[in-house]
Amino acid sequence: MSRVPVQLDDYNGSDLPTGEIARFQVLYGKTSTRKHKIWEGDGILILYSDCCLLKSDDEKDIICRSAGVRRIDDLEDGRIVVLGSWSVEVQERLETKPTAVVKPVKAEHENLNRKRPAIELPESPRAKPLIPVIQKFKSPIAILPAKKGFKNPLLGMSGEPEQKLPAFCLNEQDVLQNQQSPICVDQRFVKFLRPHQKDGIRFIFDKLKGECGGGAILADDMGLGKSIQTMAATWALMRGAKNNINNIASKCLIIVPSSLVNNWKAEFNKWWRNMRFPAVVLKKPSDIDAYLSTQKSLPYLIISYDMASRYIQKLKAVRFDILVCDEGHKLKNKDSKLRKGIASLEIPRRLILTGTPMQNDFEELFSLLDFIRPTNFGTCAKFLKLCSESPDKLNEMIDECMLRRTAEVNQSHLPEKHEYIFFCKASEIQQKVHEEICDYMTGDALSLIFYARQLSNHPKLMYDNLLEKHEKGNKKHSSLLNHFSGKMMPTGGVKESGKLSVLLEMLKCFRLLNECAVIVSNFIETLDMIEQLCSYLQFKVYRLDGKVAVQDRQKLVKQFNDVHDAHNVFLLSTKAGGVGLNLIGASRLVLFDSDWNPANDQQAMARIWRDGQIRPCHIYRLVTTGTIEEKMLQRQIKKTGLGCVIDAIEVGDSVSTFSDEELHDIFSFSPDTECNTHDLCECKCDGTGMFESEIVDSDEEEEGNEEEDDDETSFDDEQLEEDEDTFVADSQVVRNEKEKSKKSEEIEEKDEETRASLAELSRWRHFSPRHPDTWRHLLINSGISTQNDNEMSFAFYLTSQF
Ligand SMILES: Nc1ncnc2c1ncn2[C@@H]1O[C@H](COP(=O)(O)OP(=O)(O)OP(=O)(O)O)[C@@H](O)[C@H]1O
Repeated sequence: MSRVPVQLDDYNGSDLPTGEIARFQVLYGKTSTRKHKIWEGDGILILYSDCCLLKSDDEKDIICRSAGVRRIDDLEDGRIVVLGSWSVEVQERLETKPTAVVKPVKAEHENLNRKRPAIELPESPRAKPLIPVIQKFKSPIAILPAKKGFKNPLLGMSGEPEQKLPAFCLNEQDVLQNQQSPICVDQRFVKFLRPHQKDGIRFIFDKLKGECGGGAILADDMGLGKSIQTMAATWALMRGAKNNINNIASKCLIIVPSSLVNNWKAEFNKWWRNMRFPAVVLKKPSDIDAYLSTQKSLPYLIISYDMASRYIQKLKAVRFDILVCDEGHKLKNKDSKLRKGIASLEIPRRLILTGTPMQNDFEELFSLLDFIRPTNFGTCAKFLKLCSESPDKLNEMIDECMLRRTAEVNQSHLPEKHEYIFFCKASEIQQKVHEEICDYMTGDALSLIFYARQLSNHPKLMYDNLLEKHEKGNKKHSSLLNHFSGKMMPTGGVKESGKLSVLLEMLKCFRLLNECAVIVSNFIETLDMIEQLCSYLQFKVYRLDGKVAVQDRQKLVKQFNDVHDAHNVFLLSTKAGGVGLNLIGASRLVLFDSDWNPANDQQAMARIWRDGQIRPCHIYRLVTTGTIEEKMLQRQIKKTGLGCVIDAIEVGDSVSTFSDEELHDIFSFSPDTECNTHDLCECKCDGTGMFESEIVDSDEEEEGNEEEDDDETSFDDEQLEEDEDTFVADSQVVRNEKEKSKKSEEIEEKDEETRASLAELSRWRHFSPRHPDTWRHLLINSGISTQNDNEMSFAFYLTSQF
């Protein structure tokens, strides 16, 4: 923004005021009647005994001179003062500067010149004025009352009471101190920063401060405040002198998914409050040219990945010093055009922000590491070799440039989180058709998987889809339509889907509890179906899926968050709405179906349990018992332990690479189980809700039995050996026996593997309706205290409380 010209109309150079009494950091702008003022810049308001001056931030320009202020205590933070044709808003009081000729001031003002923190501005507007009335001026200064709630726009944001600024403080800086050299971080952040955020800022700063550049990945869990850490660290880097580093950076390019452009804008607004906005947000191609012609103006440029990759050549014309890529896992494919394009920007300091640094394999991780430090990691082949041969070395290298903290570090600042996995009984149609699909199994596994998932949500979804394909001439799976006839013809009723029946009860209960809910699904048709259900229940539906224009998304989210009304429900598509959204207006979230990629589910589930949330959060994952959905859940647990942890990744795990055996497993249907996942982990709790450590006695009993079993086995082995000696002649029999025993060993090994890979579930409590007392207790705790709970067969429960 261009600097406002000096206005000296009524100012006589020979008449420079002296005897500075107080000075304030302010925002200034032309006086107007607009409700939401647009400030033009930062300034300094200096009070003298007989007048006041409004100067530019660097004090080089005098913007206006006006009458003095009647009472200095009127100039509290947030106050708006009208100085003729200019208005200012007081930000904070600064230390006064001695002037060459200091007029004597009356004894009662003397304390104004003392060093901080001598003065606490009186709280009460009726307190005795510190400054006598200053007269003699033609245009009296009008002091407007502070806008309601304006003084402290950040109050409540951190969930902490506002910390009062010291009466005198340096406007710009505060210091983050640890054993190493301190880092000066702008005060607008410092007072709000959580301990993990201070560490994060130190990490980014240290990794990027090198003269020749540097790279880092901030891989914190969702909601830990990656944006505030980025803003604070990059701002500190750009204020080099104050941090004892050479002027290494003055321009920072922030590339974000288009759905998050407005989020970033809102974050800058939030932390810069009404100060001069430090970023340019490019939303359309013509903005790029406008930016290029005024590129000296502001330090930050925010642009979507889409625009960045389209206009990469233009961006190359700007000399950026820092590159930030939000949701940087978008760059995981090293050969993608997007990654290649952005990597070709010659920006020496690179920061990737992502909650999910590795979603599938080490090649993806390499792509990110190689992006931030192009010369450090050698070739991909070398890196993959390192991964398999020297995991310790690999960890060392990763630790050096990547920082990852889980949501637990912020737990003390957030309300409780309760997570549930509810296993919902398949309806009769769901059961029948699922069995048929398992028998049907053709080479086209992908579309069958799709149908099986739809069936788990509601049989009508599958039927409609098949029918539509059939009518359009695609008759590949038309024979499946035969299974839908007579009693098995879905009508779309709620009872035809176990999960939908459970959801119906949930929604009713949430409304009674006066809490808003978010419902998430992977499928548009499923969201349509849920939308119908919600409308039937007379909910007002907010819906964010791929069809909602990017520029409208933030507005939608804001509307939902601002109006807390339990008659509102937010429907979210996992893919379109997963990242970056803040849906803290809701405290209940239902994940109606799971994604193959646990990272997507985690992203979606993190929307409500995040900074700013004030209510305890309940997150429910619905799974249709015994179906493909349980298999998907099991794969997720094996892959990441239900959290996106980097060290438990399986290489090459994607839908398209399933082996025949895996496919067979995925399509196997367990109609008689109350929870196939619980069966597999062989937990001894029996669904009572007790941890294994709490059922020691029965455990020991079991162990006793196991010993007996072991004895039997060893007897069998001995017997076998004996047989072998005795009947050498019948070698074929012996060989068969050996093979059999080898096979059973292999199966045991495999079972052991499965058990181990599901170990994560031992952190959760397991409940079965076979134990009515604990079951009712669980349901009441989860907020679903309905009589009609026989749609569920099992539940897992995890809380952040203990
Ligand atoms: N210390 C803090 N005090 C108050 N609010 C905070 C603080 N840290 C972060 N927030 C707020 O919490 C919200 C979540 O932060 P942010 O979006 O940066 O998280 P994130 O780690 O990027 O999550 P995601 O990966 O989901 O986008 C933001 O609105 C942010 O302003």
